[in-house]
Amino acid sequence: MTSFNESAVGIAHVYRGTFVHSTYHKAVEILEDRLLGVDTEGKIAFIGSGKEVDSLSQKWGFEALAVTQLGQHEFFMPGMVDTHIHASQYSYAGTALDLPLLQWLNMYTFPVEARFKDLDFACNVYTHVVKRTLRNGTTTACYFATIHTDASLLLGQIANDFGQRALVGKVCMDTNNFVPHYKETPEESEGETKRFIGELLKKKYPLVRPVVTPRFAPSCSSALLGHLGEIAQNNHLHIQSHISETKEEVKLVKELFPDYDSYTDVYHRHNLLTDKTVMAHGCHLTDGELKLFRETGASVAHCPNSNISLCSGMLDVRRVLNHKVKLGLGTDVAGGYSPSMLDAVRRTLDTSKALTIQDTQYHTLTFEEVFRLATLGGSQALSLDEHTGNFEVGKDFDALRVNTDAAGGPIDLINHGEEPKVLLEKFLNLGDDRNIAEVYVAGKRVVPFVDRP
Ligand SMILES: O=c1[nH]c(=O)c2nc[nH]c2[nH]1
Ligand SMILES: [Zn+2]
Repeated sequence: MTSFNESAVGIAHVYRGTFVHSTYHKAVEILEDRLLGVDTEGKIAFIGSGKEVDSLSQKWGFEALAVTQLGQHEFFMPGMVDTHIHASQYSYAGTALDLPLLQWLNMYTFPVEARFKDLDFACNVYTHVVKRTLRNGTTTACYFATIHTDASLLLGQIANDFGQRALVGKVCMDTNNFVPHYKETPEESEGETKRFIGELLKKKYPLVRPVVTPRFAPSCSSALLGHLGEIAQNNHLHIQSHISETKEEVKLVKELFPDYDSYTDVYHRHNLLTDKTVMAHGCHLTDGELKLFRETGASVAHCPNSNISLCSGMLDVRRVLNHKVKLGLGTDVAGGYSPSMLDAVRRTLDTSKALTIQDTQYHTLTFEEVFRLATLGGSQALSLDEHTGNFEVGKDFDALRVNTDAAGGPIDLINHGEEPKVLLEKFLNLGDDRNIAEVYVAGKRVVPFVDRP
C-alpha cells in the first residue's frame, strides 16, 4: 500500500499499456492493459486495470485524456541495475583483453587510472560513460572511479546531472609494486575517503551515494582494510570490492594474508562483509565462503563478459543462488568490453549454457531468471530494493519504455499478436538502445537527453 499522504502528493504522469517486471516470487510477471500512476515525487502511486481509467482518474485527480498510451509493440520494464562497473576504465573499453587479470591490471589498468588526476580527462570519460549506460537502460550503476577524490566527486556530479541513480566509489589502494605512482599511503587513503564521503553527502544529490571501495585485498594493507571497515561501519555505508576472480589471485591472497581462513575471511575480519557489501566476480569461492556471504548478507556481482574476456573463470550462478546469496549482474567495464546490461544478460546466459555443455545435468538459467537478476536481483544485491527494481506501489519509477518495433532497430520480424513475453525475449536477445525509447529514473525522463545547464 502507499505510504504517503494521497492529498499531499499529486499525480504527475499516468501510463497505460503492458508492464513487464519481476517479483520476489515470479521471475517474469506480465501486467497487460494496466494504468500506472507516478506521483510528483517520482514514486509509483497506483497500478490499476486500464478498464478502470474513469474511476482511477476520479480517485487520483488526473485527466483521462492526459494518459500516455503505449503502442502495440511497446512495454515498460524496470530499469537495469549494473552492480559493478569501472567508470574510469571506459576510456579503454573494447581493447586490451589479451592478458590475465594481474598482468592486465599492471599493464593497462593502473597506467590509465593514474590519468584521472587530470579533471578534464576525467570529465570527458565520465560524461561519456554515464550517458552511454543510461542510453543502454542502466538506471542504477555501482561505479568504481579511481584513487583521485576530486575526479570521483566529479563522477558523482555527472551522474546527478544526468539523473542516474548511482553508488560512487573513490578507489582505495596502498599497495602497487608495478605502477608505484598510482597508490596512496594508508593515511592518505583513509583521509581522502573521509573527505570524499563528507563532500559527496554534503551535495545532497537525491540519487547518488558514496560506497567505500577497497580495490581488492592484494592492493590493500591490513591497516587500510581495517580503516575502511571502520569508516563503513560508522557511517552505515555501502562497500564494494573484488573477490576470487582468478585462481592466481586467490593464491596471492593466501600468500599475502596467511593468517586468514580464506579470501572471504580477509574481508570479514576487517568488517567489510555486511548486508550493504557487493563483491565482484566470486568465480572461485568455496561453499564455506558462500555460507559466510549468506550469513553476513553480502552479495555477488556476476560479471560474465569480464570473466570470459580475461579468462578468469565461469561463475556457477545456480550454485550461488542455491546458497541463498544475493546476486546481481555487472558489466565490469573494461575487463568486460561492453557497457550494456543487455550484453551482461546475454553473457550470463552463455556462461550458464557453457556450464551445461560441460555437465548435461546442469540446471541452466532461463532468460526469465536472468531478466530478474538484471533488475530486481541487482537492486537486492545493492540493498536498494526498497526503492527500485520492480513496479511496486511506493517504489521509485525507474523504467525503460521498450519499443521492439523501433524504426531502423535490430528486430526485423514481429508476428501479429506476439505475446509480451516473446517480445521481452526478443528484446533481451536481439535488442539494443534503439529499442529503448525512453528511460525514467525516479519518475523523471532522463533519455532522450535534454540540454542541461
Ligand atoms: O576485473 C577487475 N577489474 C579491476 O579493475 C580490478 N581490480 C582488482 N581486481 C579487479 N578485477
Ligand atoms: Zn571490477
